[in-house]
Amino acid sequence: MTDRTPAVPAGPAIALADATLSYGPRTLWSGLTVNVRPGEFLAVLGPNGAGKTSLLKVLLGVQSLSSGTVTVAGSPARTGNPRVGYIPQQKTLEAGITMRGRDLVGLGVDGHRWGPGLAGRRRRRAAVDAAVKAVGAERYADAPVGLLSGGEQQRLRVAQALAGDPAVLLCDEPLLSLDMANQQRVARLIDERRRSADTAVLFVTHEINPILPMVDRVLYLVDGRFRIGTPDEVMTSEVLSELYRTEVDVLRVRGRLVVVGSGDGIDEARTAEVDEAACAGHDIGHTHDHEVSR
Ligand SMILES: Nc1ncnc2c1ncn2[C@@H]1O[C@H](COP(=O)(O)OP(=O)(O)OP(=O)(O)O)[C@@H](O)[C@H]1O
Repeated sequence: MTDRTPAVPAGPAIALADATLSYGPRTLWSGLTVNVRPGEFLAVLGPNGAGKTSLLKVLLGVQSLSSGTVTVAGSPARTGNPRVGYIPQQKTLEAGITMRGRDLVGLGVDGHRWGPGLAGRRRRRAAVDAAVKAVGAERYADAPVGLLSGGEQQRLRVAQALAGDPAVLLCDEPLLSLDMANQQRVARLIDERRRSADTAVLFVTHEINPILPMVDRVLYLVDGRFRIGTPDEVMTSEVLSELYRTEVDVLRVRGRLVVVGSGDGIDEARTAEVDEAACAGHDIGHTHDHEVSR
């Protein structure tokens, strides 16, 4: 017996049908139909301003679609849905904030789920402890969050999002400001969660390489156009050249994807970086190596 709400919704975890989002005369995307399965890991990629964060806002219920429909965890997108976890884009918390890390994580726990009284409070505390431990934040969980580094704060945000045992996890560049080791740790944690609890993950990122082994499908948005499919289907020179409407090469270097543009908006530095790495025979680094400058 368990008093937890099952995390797995019937049907798709996220369903967008013929969805359009416009701000005034500007349409960010239209005709977007996407079903994300429980347990699926969908990466959302695209250049600045393509509408990735806006898509998350729609799923969080803070932004309405201009047309079409959206359901999340089995019901129309709405704010405050306890079955939806959210890791926001990194913003450093102010030094004056005295709330402890553990209390920040506790905000992600649905108090009613654990029952009333002392036993309920104990179960709730155990859930917070487990979430803190999962992200390796025990050492600083009792410190005021305002005094923690950006990376430490981000790990606590991940713990907060997972503590609620969400059916759908929405992530807005959650690996920003984490070092390589912690990028891997957080990515693995999210991956384990979706495998063990069938949590659907929608992961907005500019860097696909840290999550490439985990990604089931990619939604690539560029200037109103989009493609969805497996990384092998979408991350090709042909597809990205079509999306960016300029010549783009997708290279695979030691299992990593490197995207370079040519023609207008050449990413000269990155091309040089790749050539240099190929000549020198060393790894080309990890940051922003799938992005295309336009
Ligand atoms: N409420 C709003 N009203 C009008 N325009 C908006 C609004 N919110 C966002 N925009 C515009 O819509 C575009 C898409 O913004 P969005 O934040 O979704 O992009 P993004 O793909 O997440 O970009 P980035 O990679 O830079 O985070 C931007 O040009 C932004 O200025």
